Amino acid sequence: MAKLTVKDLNVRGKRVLMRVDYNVPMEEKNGEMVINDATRIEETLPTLEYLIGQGAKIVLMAHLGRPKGTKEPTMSLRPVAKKLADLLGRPVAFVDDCIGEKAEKTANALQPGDVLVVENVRYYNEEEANDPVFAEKLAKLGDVYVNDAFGAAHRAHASTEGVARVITKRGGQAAAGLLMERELKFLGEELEKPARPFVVILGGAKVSDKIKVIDNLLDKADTILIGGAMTYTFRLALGKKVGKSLVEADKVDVAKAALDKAKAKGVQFLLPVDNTVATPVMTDKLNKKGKPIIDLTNPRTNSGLDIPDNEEGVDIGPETIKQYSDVISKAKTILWNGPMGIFEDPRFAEGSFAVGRAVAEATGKNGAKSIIGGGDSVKAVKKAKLGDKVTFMSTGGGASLEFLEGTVLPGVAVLNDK
Ligand SMILES: Nc1ncnc2c1ncn2[C@@H]1O[C@H](COP(=O)(O)OP(=O)(O)O)[C@@H](O)[C@H]1O
Ligand SMILES: O=C(OP(=O)(O)O)[C@H](O)COP(=O)(O)O
Repeated sequence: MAKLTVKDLNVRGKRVLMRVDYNVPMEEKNGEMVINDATRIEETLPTLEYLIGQGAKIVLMAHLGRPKGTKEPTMSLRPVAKKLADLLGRPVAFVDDCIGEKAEKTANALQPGDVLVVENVRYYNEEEANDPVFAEKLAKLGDVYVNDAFGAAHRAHASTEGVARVITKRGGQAAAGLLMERELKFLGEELEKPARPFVVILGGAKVSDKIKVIDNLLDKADTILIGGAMTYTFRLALGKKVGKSLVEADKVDVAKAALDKAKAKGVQFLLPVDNTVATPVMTDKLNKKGKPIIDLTNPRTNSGLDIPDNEEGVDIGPETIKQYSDVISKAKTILWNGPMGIFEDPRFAEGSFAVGRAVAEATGKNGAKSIIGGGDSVKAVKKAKLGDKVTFMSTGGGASLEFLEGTVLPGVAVLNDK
């Protein structure tokens, strides 16, 4: 059922309490927290500009990191509010608490078009516990509720779920923001009745993380292209040798079941025909957790399906790139989730970058659409500078995965139906 959106609301002069996902990557530089990637803030600007234009009084709440109920200063939203002011080109007020008298007074004093950011909701344990009393306190900041935090919509927390219940119970409305609406359109509606051929590219580390997505998409896709470390659990299931590749030996049955389902459904299910492999060598350097760092040495292309005992599969190979690019070039709907190899290492990024280029080239050809599930595939697309050549990139990692599994996200379910 379609959800109410901000455009369905009359917000003039009202306090709009809006949940956003401003959980942005930050790092400390000269004693100051600096934002490394402001995409999640930028993506909420259309909703904010719309609300400002409508004369709403906007109160933004968000989490940053996982402070677990402590007031961890490195996880303050103050620098985020500052960045938002720069991006909006107008002042943004900030209150160092998300509940209580100061926050309420500031919210009540807002004028139409004003924007206020309140402090990290996860400074309170009650947020993640979805505590009803805490939700009541948050609800004092708004007349209507808007959720534009797709990236946090898989969490049933007080600011994503509980507060919407309180506001709707007292007769206020709860609606999706414009970013949330776009996420639900591209990851939901567009994939429900996709233009065909519908090609799904799945990679990343683990079969166990993606199996529900695979299962759900086997009911919808024409072709599924597999890459990443997942490949090797499938290869094990087919009786091949995987050397030192990352595998989940206890998921071989699950992989076999997916292969069987693909056959039964007539879905073309392709595994890489070649790989980049490298030899792992233990070094005497230690990582942050005090464990020895493993160097990957002597990268080469392995053309067979068996990987020698002392080597590890780290990327898809050139033949696979050709084959996958050809399939992608004929697609009308493309969904990509998970990198094809260890793309963080430039030696093993080519598979992900080449697939990214193929997706970018296919986009727009005969109206073809490309949708990139959040997380590392978005990072790979951005790293390859292809971000503006795909149709849609999700802002949610865990949330997009759960949504693609077919799970109803609590932060969406609670919103009013149209
Ligand atoms: N062949 C491989 N061996 C080990 N790790 C891999 C391999 N291919 C991809 N990865 C790793 O998988 C990680 C991403 O996996 P995942 O979190 O499942 O993806 P996403 O965030 O897109 O859902 C990346 O850090 C990448 O280095
Ligand atoms: O960054 C987020 O998750 P993601 O990295 O899976 O996209 C969201 O803000 C949710 O954060 P959480 O996983 O701490 O609940």
